[in-house]
Amino acid sequence: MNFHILTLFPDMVMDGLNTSITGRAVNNGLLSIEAVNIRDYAFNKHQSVDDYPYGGGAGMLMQAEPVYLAYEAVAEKLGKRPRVVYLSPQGQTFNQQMAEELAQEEELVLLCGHYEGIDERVLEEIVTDYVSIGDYVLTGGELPAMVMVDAISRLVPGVLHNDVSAEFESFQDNLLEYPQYSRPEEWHGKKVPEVLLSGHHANIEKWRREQSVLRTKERRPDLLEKCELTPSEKKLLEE
Ligand SMILES: Nc1nonc1C(=O)NCC1CCCCC1
Repeated sequence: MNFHILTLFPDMVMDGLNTSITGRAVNNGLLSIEAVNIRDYAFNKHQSVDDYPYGGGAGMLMQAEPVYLAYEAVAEKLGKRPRVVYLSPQGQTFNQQMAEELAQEEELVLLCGHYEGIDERVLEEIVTDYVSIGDYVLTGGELPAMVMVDAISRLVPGVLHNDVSAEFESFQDNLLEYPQYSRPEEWHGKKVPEVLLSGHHANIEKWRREQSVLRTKERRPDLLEKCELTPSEKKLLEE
């Protein structure tokens, strides 16, 4: 999995991703992450990348040409026109399913906008996917790009110690993850649920699944509608 992040702030992106899990995965050769500075492709006197929007309006817009040339440089290197995700509030809301789907790609370009956006004409030419990380407006696409790289990278085999990626995860079959506990057995007068100390794996799995169903009902009832619940789980919700 190779990420190519087109951005005006390469340091922000690389510093954020060169740590912890993604940093280790890059060192292990499981991933590669490169930031391409769009400003390096602004061949005008002041290397400017933005201009006033036609039709007026507040703020500035990123111009098409530097974005296009940065994209072309990556496409040239790859020898193909790669999949390009543009991070924007006007995109489809990112979720685990999209992360799973994007994790199948070998190459992924993430285009980070800034100011008030990017000239529509270059978006039309190069963007394959418009993706939002949520219904709120940020100052740029860099943080959303880092969120996506994190969520996708952890799905690449070998990035996490394997059993975790196979284990139950939030949003798998649309249920939230069950509560988890570690030592000590009692903390602030609160004891770890007995079943988790029993060593009875079938009972532990049953308890965890029930907790996931109850937690999903409580915190994300919208997800519950999409779940395949057993008759006993439906009964549990009625209690
Ligand atoms: N929300 C979001 N999800 O993905 N991106 C988001 C965002 O708020 N991005 C900022 C804007 C700022 C102007 C240029 C284009 C990106």
